[in-house]
Parts: sequence; C-alpha cells; structure tokens
Amino acid sequence: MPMTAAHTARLLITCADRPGIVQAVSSFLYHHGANIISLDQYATEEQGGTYFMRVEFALDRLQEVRDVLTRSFGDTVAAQYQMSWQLTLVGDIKKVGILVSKYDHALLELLWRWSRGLLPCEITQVVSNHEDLRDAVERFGVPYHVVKVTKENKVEAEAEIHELMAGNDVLVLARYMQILSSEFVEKWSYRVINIHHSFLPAFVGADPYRQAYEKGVKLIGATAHYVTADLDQGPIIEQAVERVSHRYTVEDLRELGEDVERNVLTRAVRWHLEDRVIVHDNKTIVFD
Ligand SMILES: Nc1nc2c(c(=O)[nH]1)N[C@@H](CN(C=O)c1ccc(C(=O)N[C@@H](CCC(=O)O)C(=O)O)cc1)CN2
Repeated sequence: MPMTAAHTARLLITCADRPGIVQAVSSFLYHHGANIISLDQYATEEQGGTYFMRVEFALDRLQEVRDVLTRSFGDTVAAQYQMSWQLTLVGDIKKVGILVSKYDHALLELLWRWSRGLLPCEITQVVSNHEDLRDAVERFGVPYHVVKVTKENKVEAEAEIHELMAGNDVLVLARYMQILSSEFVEKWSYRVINIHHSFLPAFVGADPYRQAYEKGVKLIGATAHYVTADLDQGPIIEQAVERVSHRYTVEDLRELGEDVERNVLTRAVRWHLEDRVIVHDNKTIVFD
C-alpha cells in the first residue's frame, strides 16, 4: 500500500550519547511494525557527548496506534536512555499564526507559498499592530486582527495577542517590530520564529540596514531564529548573505536584503514544520 502522510511519523531525540541508541530505536520501530524512511543523527563528540536523532517512519494504522506507540516509547527506550523526545505525525498539520507590522515582504512570501501548497501548514490568522496590511492578507482568505501596542498597554496587548493565537503550534514574526516580553515568550517557548534583517550577531536591534550602511559592510544578510526574551539572541535556525559594495545606498541594502529575508524565513519555517530542528544550548541542530 503506498504510504501517505497519514501513515508517516517523525521522532526527534536528544540524549547523552552512548552505544546502542540506534539499535534501540530501530528495534523498537521494527517490533511495532514500522518501516524507517529516513534516519539522521549527530553527536557532539566521538563519544560521551550529546546525541541527536531525527527518524521518519511509516506505519500502517498509525492513527489507531499513535497513543500506544507514544506511551510505549516513553516507557521503554526513552526512559532507558533518558531522552528528550517528541513524536509527531506528518498528517497533523501544524497551525501557524503570523505577527507583522508594516513591512509586507516576509508575510506575503509565507502567504503566497502557503497558498501554492509549498508550506505544509494552516495559516490561521495574521495579527498586526497596524491596519496597513489587512486587504493584502484578507485576499488570501486569512483573518486579520489589529492589536495596537504602546508602552502603556503592552501587557494588555500581549494578553490579547496570546488569546488570539491560542491553538497555534508556532508563531512567525514576519517583521513584527515590537519586542515581546519575557512573560509572553515564556508561554511560547521555542515556538516563535523571527526574521531578523541582518547576519546575526551583527547589527542586533532596530534598523540593521542603516547600521550596516554606516559600517560600510561588504555583505548583508538575514537570520531566522527562535525568539527568546533577549532581543535577537535566540537559537539561529537559518542565515544567508549577499555581497554589496560602497555603491549601495541604505535603500539598495534594504531592497536586496528583503529578498534574502524572504528566502531565509521560508526555509526556517518549513524546517520547523517538517520537524527538522532541535534546540540545544541556545543553538540548533537542523536535519535539512
Ligand atoms: N523578545 C523578543 N521580541 C522580539 C524579538 C526577539 O528576538 N525577542 N525580535 C524582534 C524583531 N526585531 C528584529 O528582528 C526587532 C523589533 C523591534 C525592535 C525595536 O526596537 N522596537 C521598538 C519599537 C519600534 C516601533 O514601535 O516601531 C521597541 O519595541 O521599543 C528591535 C528589533 C521582534 N520581537
């Protein structure tokens, strides 16, 4: 029987490295009737470091056995190797909420790719602190909400955003220009992806293109990272750069940079949706 997404699952594992992990995981899957489609692994040291694995497998009747499989893995292999792990089903389409301010390029890239079936998710709503992008978003049939944010109402505004976004698996800051409080970030631990318009760690904070111009850089870039309480310091998921020269104005940098931002954010979101990213020690392992 041809395997479909409904029969496919992914297992992400992090644990202390020691011999026998691959055998334990593969035997477990074999004895539960699963067929391994792909298996990728990484260890930080030759031995005694930290071990990471991403395994994708197919299994008949996956929907019926998912709970038993999850409980059994947790009680056996995961307990034996003291694993941090997650088992997700490809058929469980992730829900994505997007936050945006006024720049539309990153947002429209995500909406266009999603509308073309190139992003395996459901974009459930867009929340902005400005009215500007309502028409552009609603043309894709996606609900648009405006939540004004000021220094005075930040707590209430974030509470409203959290309420609106409840039920989403991941939030994407597609050039959302408000710094999220540590309280908000804590509720969404490593489930908020931001696109920063510089090659981090260079030029954190506001207006990195102007910072880059003032510095006379020969490369500009973009960085997609998970959001933490510390501005632009979260685990990096994807980056890219483009060459520039002294002939570029700030606007030239911005125009070229926006293309880089769009591609970097798309890859980062897709890898997250495909369960390819593990966060460890404020860094990521990306099984791309
Ligand atoms: N807790 C976090 N919140 C946000 C992060 C983050 O990494 N951690 N990334 C930013 C996005 N960003 C750069 O990529 C960024 C956005 C806004 C600012 C900033 O200084 N904003 C001002 C207000 C600006 C305005 O009102 O137009 C501020 O909040 O005081 C810097 C960097 C998104 N949030």
